Amino acid sequence: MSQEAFEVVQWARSKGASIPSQIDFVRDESKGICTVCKEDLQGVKIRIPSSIIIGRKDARGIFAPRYDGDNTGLKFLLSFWKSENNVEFGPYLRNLPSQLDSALIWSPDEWQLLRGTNLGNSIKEKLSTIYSEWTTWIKDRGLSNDSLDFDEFDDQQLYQDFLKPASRGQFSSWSSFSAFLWSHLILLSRAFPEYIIDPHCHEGSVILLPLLDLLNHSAHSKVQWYSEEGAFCLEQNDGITKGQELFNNYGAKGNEELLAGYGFVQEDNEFDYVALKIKLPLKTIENILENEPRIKLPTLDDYTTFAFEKSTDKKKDKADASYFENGIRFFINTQNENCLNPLLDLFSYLSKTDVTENWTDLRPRLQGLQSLRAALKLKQDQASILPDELKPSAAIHPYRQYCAGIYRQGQLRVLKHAITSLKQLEKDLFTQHKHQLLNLKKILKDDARFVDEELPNLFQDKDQDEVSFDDTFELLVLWILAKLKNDSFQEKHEWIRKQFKVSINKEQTITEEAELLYSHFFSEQQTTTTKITLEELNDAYNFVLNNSFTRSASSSSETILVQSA
Ligand SMILES: C[S@@+](CC[C@H](N)C(=O)[O-])C[C@H]1O[C@@H](n2cnc3c(N)ncnc32)[C@H](O)[C@@H]1O
Repeated sequence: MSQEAFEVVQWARSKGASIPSQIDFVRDESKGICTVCKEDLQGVKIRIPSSIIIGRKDARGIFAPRYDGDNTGLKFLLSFWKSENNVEFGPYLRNLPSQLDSALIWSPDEWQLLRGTNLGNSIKEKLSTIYSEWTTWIKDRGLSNDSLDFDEFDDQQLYQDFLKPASRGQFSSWSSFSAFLWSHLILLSRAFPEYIIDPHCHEGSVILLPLLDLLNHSAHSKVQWYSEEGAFCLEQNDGITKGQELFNNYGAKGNEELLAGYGFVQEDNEFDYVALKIKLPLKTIENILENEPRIKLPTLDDYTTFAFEKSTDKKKDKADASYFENGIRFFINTQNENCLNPLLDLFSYLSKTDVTENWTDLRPRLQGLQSLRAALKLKQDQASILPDELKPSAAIHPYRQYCAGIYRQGQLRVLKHAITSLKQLEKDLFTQHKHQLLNLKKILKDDARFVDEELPNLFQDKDQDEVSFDDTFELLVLWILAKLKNDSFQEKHEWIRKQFKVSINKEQTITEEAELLYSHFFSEQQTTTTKITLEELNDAYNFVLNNSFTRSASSSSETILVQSA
């Protein structure tokens, strides 16, 4: 048995904890302590009596919780006990890891390994939240009132003064920020939900379970947690063979959560997800909440499985737009084929041109799909920029470098999967609705008159070599103009004429873009027979804009007209 574990195991047993004697505790370079079976075992049960469970019952006086699910006092209590060498829980406290690897306390050089990823972009925000939890608590108790604003620290100072000491559990005062950060990370990586032993407690309330918290995580371990006369029990009924590790199961966690909270990753993690945060004006959110019940705006609790991350903020109701004022968070993964649907619904809604259009119509659906794909592509590009100038150095821990690499790979895998799914969905929609879609390629193939006569005629006063078209959007505008001017829509394109007629019934203000296009093509036009007015071009321009979507590929984009239902 590993020397460090020996003391805590002996102590826990002496207090009534039970764990099969065939289980050994060994030290692993990267995982820390591991529980390994010395013999084949069936029906493993570990029982932790209430006397050694650390939780609200111990957090009295200034450490007492102020509201349901408040764990802040417990964090301070933990660092207080550690600094005073608490006798009662000494063996437990001494056995806590001497080095934490959560990405929150990596060095600035190591943070570079996460550049361009969601985790890399959110670390400072996460630390800032913990910092304000700390300042609020100590100021409320008059322990200090001179703490600095978090934004005043530069990364090096933050690391040297707080993160490095916190990662090693070394601090001079129990009430310092490094002490608090250490406790926070200990709870984050080792705590269990209290509701298992007290169903009436708040679901965000947590406890520490000496001995049981020596079990590492496997997402495939089938374990049961339950309460037995106040004790916390874990049972694993799958059977474990000699030499195998006995695992707990921390829940369906992706590498982002594992790396930020626990400081490790799992290769090919099936629970990997990528978070997309969409920030919208409050008015838009209000409209969705009031008028679009089919558009689901998820809340964090819809995704969170573990008590420690459950929101304890009961002030905000999710039916209230302000709940989403800092952004709506969507999580996408490779496991749930439907995870893109709520996102696509929202992007379709945002692609609606006016009140007469419904977000479920084909055009906004296709435009929404393009915008969502572009947003995912941008994330993919950002996460693909590898920090190549970072050479292995003393400032970069090889294990952390490995973790960052696996995490990044997982993020890219999820994004690639989502982009491929959207491409497939687009392909299906194209096949299903091919008679409602018209692109320039089809027009040029079928409408020889436009190519040979009508288009050149629009520019008969110009040197033909000088006329050039920037994109398919412009050409579609010119096609509409030519067809209307010459009254020459082919039978198969009759729907365009009809749709156009409906569209010009609405009031049209001259847009800046239409004006620019007009001056580019027609301002010097002299011939009266083909003269195009700014109003005509504006109508055609707005028609194409409101009745098409633009499909973007890596180097080009294509505008496609859509027949409304
Ligand atoms: C609840 S503790 C488990 C006991 C821990 N090994 C120890 O030495 O105290 C959680 C920590 O164990 C490590 N850990 C747990 N599961 C792991 C895994 N599957 N791979 C690598 N490290 C793991 C991480 O450092 C994590 O923060």
